[in-house]
Amino acid sequence: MGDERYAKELDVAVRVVHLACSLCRRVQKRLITNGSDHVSSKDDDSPVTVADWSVQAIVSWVLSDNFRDQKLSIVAEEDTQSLSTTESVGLLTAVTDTVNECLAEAPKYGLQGPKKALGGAQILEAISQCNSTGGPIGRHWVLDPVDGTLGFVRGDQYAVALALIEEGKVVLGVLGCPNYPMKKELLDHHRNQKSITTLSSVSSETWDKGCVMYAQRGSGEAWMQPLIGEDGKFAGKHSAHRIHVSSIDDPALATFCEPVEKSNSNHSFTAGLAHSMGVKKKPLRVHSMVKYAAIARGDAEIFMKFARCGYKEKIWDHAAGVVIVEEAGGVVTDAGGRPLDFSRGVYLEGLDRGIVVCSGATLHEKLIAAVYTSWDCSNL
Ligand SMILES: Nc1ncnc2c1ncn2[C@@H]1O[C@H](COP(=O)(O)OS(=O)(=O)O)[C@@H](OP(=O)(O)O)[C@H]1O
Ligand SMILES: [Mg+2]
Repeated sequence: MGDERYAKELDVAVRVVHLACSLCRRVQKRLITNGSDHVSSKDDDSPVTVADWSVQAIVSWVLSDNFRDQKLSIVAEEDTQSLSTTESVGLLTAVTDTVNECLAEAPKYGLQGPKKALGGAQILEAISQCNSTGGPIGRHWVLDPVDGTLGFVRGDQYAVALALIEEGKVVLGVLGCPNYPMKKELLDHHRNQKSITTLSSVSSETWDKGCVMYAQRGSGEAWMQPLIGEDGKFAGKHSAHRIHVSSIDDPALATFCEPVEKSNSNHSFTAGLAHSMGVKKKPLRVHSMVKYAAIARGDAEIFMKFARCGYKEKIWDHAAGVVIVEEAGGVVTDAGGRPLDFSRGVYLEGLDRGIVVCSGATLHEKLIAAVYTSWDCSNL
C-alpha cells in the first residue's frame, strides 16, 4: 500500500475485525436459533445485544494489547451502564463467556489472546475505556461494534466498523460484513430466495463467505478479504482482492441504496431525488454500513441517507465506510457537496442535511443538483 506509516495499525485492525466477525456470526446464529435471548433496548429504543458489548470488549482489549506504548483513545458506541447493574449479572456472564470464547480463537488470526480468561471486571473495564469523544487533535480509534443492530437481530445484514482518525481525518477504515458474500452472485442468489432476511434459507456453504474490506487514506486502493470458516486459516494480505467502484455513470442504469427503516432516512424524499435525476431501478434497502461496502465494490452506484431534522449522525456510523469508498474511487459528501467532518467529536457536526455517496463525480453532481432543486418541497 505504499505508505507504511499505519502498517501495524492496519494489520491489527483487519485481524481484530475478522475475529469480531467470527464472534458475531456465532452470536447471530444463536439468536436466530434461540429467539431473542439477551437482546435489550437502549434509552433511544434501539436494540443492543451480547455481540455489541462483546465486540467492543475484544477490540478494546486487542488494541490495548498491541499498542501498549500508546495512550489509546477509542470512540465507540456502547457503554457499560446497563451491563453493570445487579439485574444484569446474567448478561455480563453471557458477554464474559462470549469474549473468552472469541479470544481463545485469537491465535488463528495471528493475534495474542490473554494468558488466562478475562473476568467480568476486566471486560467492563475494556468496554468502558472506549469513552473518548474524539476531536481534532491526535489519534482516535472509532468503533461501531455492531452497526445495523436491527439487521443483526433480524438475521440480516450488519457490519463491524473500525476506523482510525488522525488530526481530524479518517486515515484507516476496516469494515467487516459477515453476511455480505464475496461474490455478488451469491448475494443475488440469496436475494432471489426472498431478500436478505433469513440466514436459514441459505446453505451455510455460500452464506459463510462474508467479507472484510479495508483501505488506507491516500493509497488509492481498497481491498476485500473473505471471512474464514471454522476450519480455515487466516491468509492475511494473500487473500485480499482489490475492489473498485462501479463505472456506471448513467442514472438510468444506476442502483441506489438506502436505510431499511424509514425513520432513519426519508424514503419519499430520496425517491423524489432518484426520480428527478433519472434513476429507474427500485431502491435497494440494506441495513448498516454494508451500503458503503456495496458502493465500494461496485454492487450499487448511489447511497443516500436523509435523517429526520434534529437527528445528529455519529462518526462511528460512517468513518470506516467513507475512507473505503473514497479509496475505491467513489465520492462521499453531505447534501451541500462538502466532505464529512470527523474532527468535531462524536457527531458529524455541521452536516448539511444528509449524506450522499456516489460511485463517481457525474452521478454525484446530478444528485447534488437534484437536492438543490428539491429541497424547498421536502418535509425534513
Ligand atoms: N432516527 C435515526 N435517524 C437516522 N439514523 C439513526 C436513527 N436512529 C439510529 N440511527 C443510526 O442509524 C444506524 C443504522 O443505520 P442504517 O442505515 O443501518 O439503518 S437501517 O437499519 O437500514 O434502517 C444506527 O446504527 P446502529 O445503532 O449501530 O445500528 C444508528 O446509529
Ligand atoms: Mg451504527
